[in-house]
Amino acid sequence: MGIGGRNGGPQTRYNPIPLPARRPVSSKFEGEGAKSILILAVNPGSTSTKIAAYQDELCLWKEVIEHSAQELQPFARISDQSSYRIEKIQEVLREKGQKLEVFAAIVGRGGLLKPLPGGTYLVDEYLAAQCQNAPGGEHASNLGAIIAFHLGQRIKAPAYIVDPVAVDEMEAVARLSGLPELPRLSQGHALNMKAVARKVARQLGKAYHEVNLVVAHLGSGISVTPHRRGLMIDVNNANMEGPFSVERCGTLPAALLVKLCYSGRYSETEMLKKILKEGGLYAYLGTKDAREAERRMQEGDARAKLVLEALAYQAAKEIGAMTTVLLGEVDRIILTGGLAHSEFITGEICRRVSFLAPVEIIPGEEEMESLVLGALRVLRKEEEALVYRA
Ligand SMILES: Nc1ncnc2c1ncn2[C@@H]1O[C@H](COP(=O)(O)OP(=O)(O)OP(=O)(O)O)[C@@H](O)[C@H]1O
Ligand SMILES: CCCC(=O)O
Repeated sequence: MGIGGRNGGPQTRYNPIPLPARRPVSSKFEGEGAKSILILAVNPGSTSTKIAAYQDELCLWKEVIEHSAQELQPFARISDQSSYRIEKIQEVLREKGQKLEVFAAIVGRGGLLKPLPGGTYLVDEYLAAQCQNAPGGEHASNLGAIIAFHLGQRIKAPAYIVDPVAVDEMEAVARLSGLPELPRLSQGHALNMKAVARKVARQLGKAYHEVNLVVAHLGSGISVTPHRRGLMIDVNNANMEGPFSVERCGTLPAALLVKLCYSGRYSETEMLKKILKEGGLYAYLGTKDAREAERRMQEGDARAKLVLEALAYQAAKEIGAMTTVLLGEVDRIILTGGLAHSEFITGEICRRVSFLAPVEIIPGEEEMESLVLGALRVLRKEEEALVYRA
């Protein structure tokens, strides 16, 4: 089966690209004293690939390449989409007259690797192959390393990923769930949360490792993390626990969930879809768009109001819980992600948590910039690139 081109162009079948033989990666960055660094950032999401060109911290351009369900349908696994998405990226570069060779580095969003500390990782052949095999599960972010690696190899520039979804800096005590077979797993929006944490630390005139923060990323999924002196020492797994979001269930009553799984009404795949894609706001209101839910609330829809209140209530409760992890020593609580645009939701959360610490609201996410800043820290030798080995 073929797939449509971005502009309705010729139908082409894309196959997973074989990994090339290991080649030494030479950076075009000339080291200290070099004036400016061009970086290409690649952020693959489930239905889009965001790309951006940066000159140092300055964004030169950003593009969102949308992928329709029909285009993605031929790929059995998400990691099989890499050569298709690379072709789409190249189309955009061609349209812009932007040569790949000018970039000193390619940086991609990092995905569900084995648990690993936060930081900027060099994408070598091993890491790219690991993402191809999706050891921690299929997730569009796994494509970030694969795409960055292949683009980097083409131009002999280094490829990096920064603070991937699998960042795990949890303390031992946070790992116990109550059942030894089911340890708690650290999966969340590490890239954006660490970026806003660094930003707020800077505003306070301190380094990230000098402050204690509770960061709540309120997006399609919700992650709430206590950051103790630069480490995310706990997190509600954004796919499995914590507050419900616009599409995910978060924590569910365990025994009732078991009963539903064995009711014969749903297959395993259907249950997973139900809790990850069709839960939360969507399950109650039939929309994943919080703006739509707010519009209904303003028109007098009591159910929409209750569900939005409950979402904020659960997020606030999780923030409260994470302040106990920091023994109440919290410099700032930070609300970020798409839902932090909502004055109703942030207002409801602030009402419940502002007695704990001052609250900063940083709506949306700055993932592209965060990727680039992570690569720049390494290229400027402020940080060493980490090497991933499972
Ligand atoms: N101005 C706004 N007011 C209220 N809600 C908003 C606003 N802008 C975006 N949202 C809501 O934010 C939610 C999506 O958040 P976001 O864009 O952070 O998610 P995502 O990037 O798809 O996923 P994730 O952040 O989990 O990676 C949607 O429900 C959307 O309606
Ligand atoms: C698993 C958390 C990251 C995401 O939802 O994108």
